[in-house]
Formats: sequence, C-alpha cells, structure tokens
Amino acid sequence: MSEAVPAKEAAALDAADGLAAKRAGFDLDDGVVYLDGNSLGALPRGVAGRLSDVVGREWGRLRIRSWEESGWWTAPERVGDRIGGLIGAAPGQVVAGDSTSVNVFKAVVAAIRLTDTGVRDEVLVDAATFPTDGYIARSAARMTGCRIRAVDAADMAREAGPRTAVALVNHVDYRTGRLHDLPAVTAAVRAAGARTVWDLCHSAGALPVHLDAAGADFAVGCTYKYLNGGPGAPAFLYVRRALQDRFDSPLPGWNSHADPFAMDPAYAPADGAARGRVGTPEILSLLALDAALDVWDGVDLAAVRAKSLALTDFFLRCVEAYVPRGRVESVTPEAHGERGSQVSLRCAAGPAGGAGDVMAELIRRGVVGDFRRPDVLRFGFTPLYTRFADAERAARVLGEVLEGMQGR
Ligand SMILES: Cc1ncc(COP(=O)(O)O)c(C=O)c1O
Ligand SMILES: Nc1ccccc1C(=O)C[C@H](N)C(=O)O
Repeated sequence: MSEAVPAKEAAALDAADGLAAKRAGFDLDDGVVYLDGNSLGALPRGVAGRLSDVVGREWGRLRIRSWEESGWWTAPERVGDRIGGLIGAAPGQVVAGDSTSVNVFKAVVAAIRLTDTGVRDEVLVDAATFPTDGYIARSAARMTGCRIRAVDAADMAREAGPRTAVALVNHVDYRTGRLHDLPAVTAAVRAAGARTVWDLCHSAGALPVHLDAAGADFAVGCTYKYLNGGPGAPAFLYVRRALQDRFDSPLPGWNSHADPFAMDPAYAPADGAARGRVGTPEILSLLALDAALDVWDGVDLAAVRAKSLALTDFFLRCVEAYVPRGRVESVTPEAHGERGSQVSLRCAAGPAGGAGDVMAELIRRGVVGDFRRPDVLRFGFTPLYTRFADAERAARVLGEVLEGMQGR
C-alpha cells in the first residue's frame, strides 16, 4: 500500500459510513484524533444542557421535591433499563449506581450465597483480569470461606468444575482487546453447576451483548467508556430475572429496602433490580449518563459492531503500511470473533525510549491513545464518533514518531 492509498481509502470508507452523522452529537474537534474512548468516552453534546437544567431547576428550584417530581428516586432503574437495552437485558434487570468495583463485590458475594459452599468453594477469576476484579473477588472469597483460582479466560469453560461456585470473567480483556465467548463460557459454567459474573466494561456500547439470550447470571460494567457517561459515571449491575428473588446482596442499604421510608430497623429486600441498590443515588452523574444515552436512540448495535471491526481492520492495515517493520506487534486477535473494539500494539523500547515515550509523543502530536505498562500502546475505537480518517492519521503519525525515534 503506497502512502496515498490509505488516505484515499479512508475518505471512501467515511463517505459510505452509515454512522458518520452520529459524530456531530459529540463535542469533538478535528485537531485531535481521540482513540481513548475505551478509558473515558467523549462528551455527548446533550449532556451540558441537561445537567444545567438538573442543577438550576431540579435542584436549585424544586430542591427536595425533585426526588418525586423530577423522578430522581427511580432514576437508577430507569437508567438501568436504558443500559439493559444495549446489553441484551429485558427491562427490570439492570440497576445503575455505584462503581464497577462495588458491583463486582455485590455480584460475586451474591453468587457465592446462591451455592452450598460446603460443596462448591472455588471462585474462578480470569488470570489477566483488570486488577480491581481480582482484588474484590479475593476479598469476597476470604469473607465467604472460598478460595480463588486464577485461570486463563479462554480456558474458563473447561476449568469450571464440581467445586466451582462462580466464574468472574472479563468480556473483553482491557489490555489486549481480546473478546471472550460469552454465550459459550456462560453455557459451560452453567453446565458445571456454577454461576457467571461478566465484566462488560469494555463491551457495553462497543458491541452487541446478549445477556438474556446467553443465560448469564450476573453482569457489571462501567458507563464512562463506550457509553460516554462521563468521569466517574455510575456503573451498572445486572441480575438475571430468575435469580432476583434469591439475590442476597452483601450491601443491603436502605435504598434496596422494600419500603425505604418505613425506616424499619428490620431489613426487607425490594423486589427486582432495585434490590441491587445500596445508598442514595449519585443523581448528578446519573442524569448526565441518562442524557449521554440519548446518542443511542435509533442506533443498531450490529452496525456499531460492523463499523468497529472495519475500523480496527483498517487501522491494522494502515499500521502495516506506515510503521517501520518490526517496531510494533499487535497483541489484539486477528479473528473478528475474538476482537473487542480496540487495538493494542506491543512496542519494545528503541534507542530513544519505550512505549510510554512513544505514546507521550503521539499525544503531543494530537493522537490520543493510552499506554499500559510495560510496553502496550492502546487505541480504542468508538464507532459512534471515530472516523476512518482518524484511524489513518493515527497510524501515519505513529509511523512518523517511530521513524523519528529510531535514529535518535
Ligand atoms: C474491566 C474493568 N473493570 C473495572 C474497571 C474499573 O472499575 P471502577 O468503575 O470500579 O473504577 C475498569 C476500568 O477502570 C475495567 O477496565
Ligand atoms: N477509570 C479510569 C480513571 C482514570 C484513568 C483510567 C481509567 C480507566 O477506566 C482505565 C480503564 N479501565 C482501562 O481499561 O485501563
């Protein structure tokens, strides 16, 4: 591929892109190629106006009345249902709130409480997990008399056995971008008599997820990446409907009580998704998220997936065309069925510095990805606002940076 070819091809791909108009819904500028939406999604344009109304009118004027009149009290379930629509969950099974870490705790402990730990005392965690999941699972295991076994997520299906209580799996690996087979792992873990907890941080909003259809037991995820909810936006918790009546939360706050304002000293759990609540919802960030979710109106996740794969394929081809041979190596699977919505390039240290220096230079030149120690350059592709021209420019600038650093 000569240098002019990818740029021409990018223009043609952008012209044919059915999702191209969605970019206008985000506050982005053409000076920067933003490929870090897998860490913090860009700002949807509707958020500032909505938040200004929430602060100025709902809080400022209505004050306490807003819990009822502005629908604040029921926002966690309402926003949860909107997220549910993007992860294949029928209404009434998802609640928004707390952080992913906290929701991992609720789900793992609740899953253990559904089993006889005299028989099943093993918690399987994905060996390459995002660290917080592993830390929380370990603590949950200690608290419940279980033990942790770390296994490759790719082997999870065959590792689940008669001692397994629960398997905690990342749907997409944060470092490599590898997508795991949610339906197959869920079915295998269930066949072994155990429960699944899926971490959807890197798949919710990035690709179609079919939780109900797969029979997943629990799922958690954050909303500040591909769902663009903003820094520290509330996370979510999915509890499969059939398990809701037996869901025994380890954090039974007053917000998950059947009648919170009874202020009853005795706890009686609410029915449905509300049982996953803990304390007072984080209204400002929850309603920012609610506004951010408007960008999904009318979006077909199959089209999002198709564009995501086309973008990452194209980026990989551009890298091949522009980057000096042997300088980077993709650790993201080639196979579409095993790829999330990012490309991770391993970049060994050269004479002028390592991957961290390369990413710093890329950012200086207007291409924002991120760096994961020791040697991974991560590029996240958010199909709602990333253009093929962005992929081309990112690869071209990466090539220039690496070429420039070669001799120095
Ligand atoms: C897979 C995964 N799980 C969990 C988290 C973090 O969870 P929390 O929302 O608690 O910070 C992240 C990223 O921050 C993540 O990538
Ligand atoms: N929440 C954050 C706050 C600050 C900086 C990064 C994050 C991330 O989300 C990192 C991300 N989970 C990752 O996959 O590396």
